[in-house]
Amino acid sequence: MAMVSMAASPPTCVKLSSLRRTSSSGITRASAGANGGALTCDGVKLTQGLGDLPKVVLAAPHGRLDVCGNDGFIYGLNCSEADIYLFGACLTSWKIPNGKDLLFVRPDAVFNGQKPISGGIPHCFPQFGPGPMQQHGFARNMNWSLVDSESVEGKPVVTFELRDNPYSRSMWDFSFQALYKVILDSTSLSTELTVKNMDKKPFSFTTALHTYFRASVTGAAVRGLKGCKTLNKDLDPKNPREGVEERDVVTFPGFVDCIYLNVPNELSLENGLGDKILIKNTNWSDAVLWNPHLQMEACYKDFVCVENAKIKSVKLEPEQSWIATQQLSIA
Ligand SMILES: O=P(O)(O)OC[C@H]1O[C@@H](O)[C@H](O)[C@@H](O)[C@@H]1O
Repeated sequence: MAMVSMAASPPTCVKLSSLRRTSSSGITRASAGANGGALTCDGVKLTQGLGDLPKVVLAAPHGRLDVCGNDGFIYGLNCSEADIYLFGACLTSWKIPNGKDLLFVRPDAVFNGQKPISGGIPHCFPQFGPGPMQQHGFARNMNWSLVDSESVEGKPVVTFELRDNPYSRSMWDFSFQALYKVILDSTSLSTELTVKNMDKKPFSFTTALHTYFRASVTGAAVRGLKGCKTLNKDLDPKNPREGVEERDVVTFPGFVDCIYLNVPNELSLENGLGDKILIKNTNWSDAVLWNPHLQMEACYKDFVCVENAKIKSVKLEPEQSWIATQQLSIA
């Protein structure tokens, strides 16, 4: 297996043709904390991110790649790039071919492998909080393993896995497997989350992809929610008010914390920075809009959260799985 340097590299696209393709069966299992190991295959490299935490970088070509360095990288901006930390399987960056990062990481985010990374696309699992366990569950707080990496029609595809351990069982005493597949294309970022019940008894969970989009909050607008039932958490998160969304265009004029039930499979977000992002999903039946306004004075103007969610419990019998996909794409 080809090894890549762990040293920091400039923003690049991986030169796909120079790297050896890795078959699913021959892949090295890499997990957070593994030292020295680096995994590479088409458009995928394992490197060290902030706080020396293991991070997977994906690159997908966009059009002609024409400046190739001897080190196997394409220098230039003509590609899309995504970063995923093994800690929390948190996608922290999605750069589109013009170099803009459409995701946002809060300035107070810590990369110490102890606290969840505040930003990008954290997982809320097995609880979308509040609830009996820690806010938004433990999946964003645990090291996931990189279990598969391949190139499908030139697109890098990686899969992360989370299994129960004593830490998760101290909060939720079930055996489970979560698989999170991430697929990067030149103009889209897709994910597929599969949760499987590996236990002998049924379990139930709620979940969300808590996506932080970079935005100018005063210009941000979400379309597609008109007519949806709402549970507005702005006054009391534990006792949300029921209602119905009447607006064609939902904006963020102040503090926003609202659940939308049974949303359509496609929403759109104008981020106020000149980008329109389509948010398509299968099986993520619900959505959450959140902006903390003055509760986070330092950064609230720079992001909005539009989260695909599953608010009503999903119940899985032993051996049963639940699968949901999300595709973010540039309109
Ligand atoms: O855990 P984080 O990233 O700070 O996000 C917290 C917020 O997450 C949102 O999804 C919830 O709707 C809010 O009620 C909550 O305050």
